[in-house]
Amino acid sequence: MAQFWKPGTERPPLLDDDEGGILLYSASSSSSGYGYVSIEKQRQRLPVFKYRMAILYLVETHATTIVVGETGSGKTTQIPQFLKEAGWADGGRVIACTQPRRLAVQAVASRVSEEMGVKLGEEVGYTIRFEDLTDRDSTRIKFLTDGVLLREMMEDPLLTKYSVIMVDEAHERSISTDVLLGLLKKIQRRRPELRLIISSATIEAKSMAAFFHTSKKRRGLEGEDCVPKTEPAILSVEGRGFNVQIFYVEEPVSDYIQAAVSTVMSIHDQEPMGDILVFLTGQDDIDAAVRLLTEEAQNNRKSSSGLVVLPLYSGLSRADQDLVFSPIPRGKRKVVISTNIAETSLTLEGVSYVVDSGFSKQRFYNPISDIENLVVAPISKASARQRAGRAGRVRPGKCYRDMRLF
Ligand SMILES: Nc1ncnc2c1ncn2[C@@H]1O[C@H](COP(=O)(O)OP(=O)(O)OP(=O)(O)O)[C@@H](O)[C@H]1O
Repeated sequence: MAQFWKPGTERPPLLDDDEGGILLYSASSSSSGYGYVSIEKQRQRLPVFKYRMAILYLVETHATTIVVGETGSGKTTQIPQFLKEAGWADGGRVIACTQPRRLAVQAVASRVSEEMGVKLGEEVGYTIRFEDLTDRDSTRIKFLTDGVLLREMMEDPLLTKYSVIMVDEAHERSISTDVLLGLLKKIQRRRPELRLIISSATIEAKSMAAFFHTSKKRRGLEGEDCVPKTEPAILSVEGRGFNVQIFYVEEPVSDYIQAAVSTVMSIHDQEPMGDILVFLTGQDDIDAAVRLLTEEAQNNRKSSSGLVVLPLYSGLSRADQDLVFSPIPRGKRKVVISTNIAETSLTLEGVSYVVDSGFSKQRFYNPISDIENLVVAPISKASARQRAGRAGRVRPGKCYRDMRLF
């Protein structure tokens, strides 16, 4: 039961209600542990916060640190801030954090600038293809795609302005990420003071560590100031405690677009308010699903409560992509139908439900024809975990997988 705060008395904690409004609750009614809290408190609640000193120690003493942080642990948004607070950006140096996708770069940079209370483009900035929101003199934490960092190497092969480079979501193993990792390993030989952080929720930490462990002697002696250990350190961080219940279909589905649309409609009919994020494979699928959903919503009994259906893929304009982050009228339910660009590093605050088709478009190289194709193929378990994680970022959620248990 909601309470009302009487001015002059101690302000009770705030809690989001199911419909997206804010209710005032007594402390004892807040069992879930989520709700409105200051950004500083939110930061402290992230699992990675208690590893702050360990991370800083490992980065200080090891050339490469591998952080296996489960989804929602806070690695992307917090580690660059820890490094900045510890002085890794002093003296005009810059901390870089790469992401495989442009949308993630923009979203994470914007969140970190908000957490630090600074204007995006000044102390915290980002660079993606065709867009550079950094300031040469003041940017200390820079988010960028791995492709952009590779391009920077053409001008500055040793990436001299960076003190720490964090390669995030390294499990995705895109060609850019792989080439970047290989070149960073070479740069480390020439710049022993450079620190690398390789992070991911699902990386094979041991094989990554073996790759970066070099027995060749670096300039200077290990253990001396500025000459870190060459053996990579590995740190595991548990995920955020918001529970995501997973549901599977009993029989295989023959049409994953239709199945996703039906799942969205039954969530809309039966589940409490909360936005829905649907993963399909590409623009064609997404446009078809938007059409089907709009038609279904018009014929549905509960259409009065309304669905706001929004597509999300990399070919959309920036303004259309930004719509997925915008609030919608109270009482409506947002349905974002996305490719895997929403799979990692993205927080869509209202999302409580994820519908996973189990497919994505993947690049396959055919060595016989020497042609690279985009093929619709089943996703990996790592991707499925990342997708489900989008439902539990700020509150408990549910993930409906339109596939059999694997
Ligand atoms: N834009 C945002 N709005 C609200 N909360 C956010 C936002 N961005 C991040 N958070 C909060 O911070 C948490 C940690 O986000 P972060 O991206 O650092 O995690 P992560 O460990 O890198 O996860 P992932 O591997 O899934 O990207 C999220 O679970 C969410 O609770």
